[in-house]
Amino acid sequence: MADFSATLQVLKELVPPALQNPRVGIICGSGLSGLAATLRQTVLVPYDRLPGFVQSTVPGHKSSLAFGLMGSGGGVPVIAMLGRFHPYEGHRLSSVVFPVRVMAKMGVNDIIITNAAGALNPELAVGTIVVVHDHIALPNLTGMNPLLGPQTNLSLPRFLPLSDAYSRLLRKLVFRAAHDLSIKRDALAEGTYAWVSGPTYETPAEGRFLRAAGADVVGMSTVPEVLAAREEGMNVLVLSLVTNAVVIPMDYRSVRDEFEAENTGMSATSVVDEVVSHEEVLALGKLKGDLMKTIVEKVIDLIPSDVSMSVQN
Ligand SMILES: O=P(O)(O)O[C@H]1O[C@H](CO)[C@@H](O)[C@H]1O
Ligand SMILES: Nc1nc2[nH]cnc2c(=O)[nH]1
Repeated sequence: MADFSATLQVLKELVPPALQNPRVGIICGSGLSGLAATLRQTVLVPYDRLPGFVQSTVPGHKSSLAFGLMGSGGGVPVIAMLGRFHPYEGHRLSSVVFPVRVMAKMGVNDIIITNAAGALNPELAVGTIVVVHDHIALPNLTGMNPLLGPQTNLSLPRFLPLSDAYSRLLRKLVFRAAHDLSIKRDALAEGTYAWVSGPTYETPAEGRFLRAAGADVVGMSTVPEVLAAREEGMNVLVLSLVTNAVVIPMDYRSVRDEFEAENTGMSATSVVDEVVSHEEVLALGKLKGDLMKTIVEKVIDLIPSDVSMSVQN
């Protein structure tokens, strides 16, 4: 693992001084890197120029950081990851969260993390943006926690509380933004994100299990970034775009019944379950990317700069 000073030194050389102190960090989820299209005075830094950064290998993720100004007026300096790292790509958890720690060292106080996710809650229509207020992370509970290991920074807490991980103030700003933009009410919802390691999508039984545990959406990212950001003292906002419904048939259609009906000459209809694909996930990102972009931009406008300078919740 490269030390941060080498990475920060490269960024100092490549990023103009006016953009070197980003106030807000953004992480773009699958198919959502268009979020950075509204940046002005954009400077792109490819990950392969940055010690400690690995590569995004997943379609719909680019391997660059974008620096620029976002929002109205003079704009707010932001840093955006146009592609993220997932443990299922073979990246170590410490690599997955390395960019978040770099953001913290550059002075980012507020981080907006976006992702594509499957709906477990049947009330969440595809296309809804879920403002995440809590998470369930089976990998964290069973030993796959990015904060495991010796403390790297003794000024950070060893035992991090997570009861307030998702900033109440930032969450409320999303609804203020939607109101100001006259976005229709059911375009947004609130919910709990379940983090699974992937890269497999859920079986129906796993979907039922996560739903029964209280999760509304499920995905393969985000929580490691949230933990690192909280450890670094940032305010965290997570927005999940529902790209598909997780298939949770309430009961298994019996193939025995189906066979017996066919065998006795009675008609039987065999139903083919829908199968989720990453192409579907990306297509939804394309369809709803503009809505996500508009909301993020407005939220950044609404973050009071004095609040952004300090930890709040
Ligand atoms: O969480 P993001 O990176 O948005 O992507 C989501 O979409 C991919 C699966 O289609 C997985 O990587 C899942 O985590
Ligand atoms: N685990 C998981 N991740 C996703 N990312 C987008 N959709 C899904 C899904 O259905 N399940």
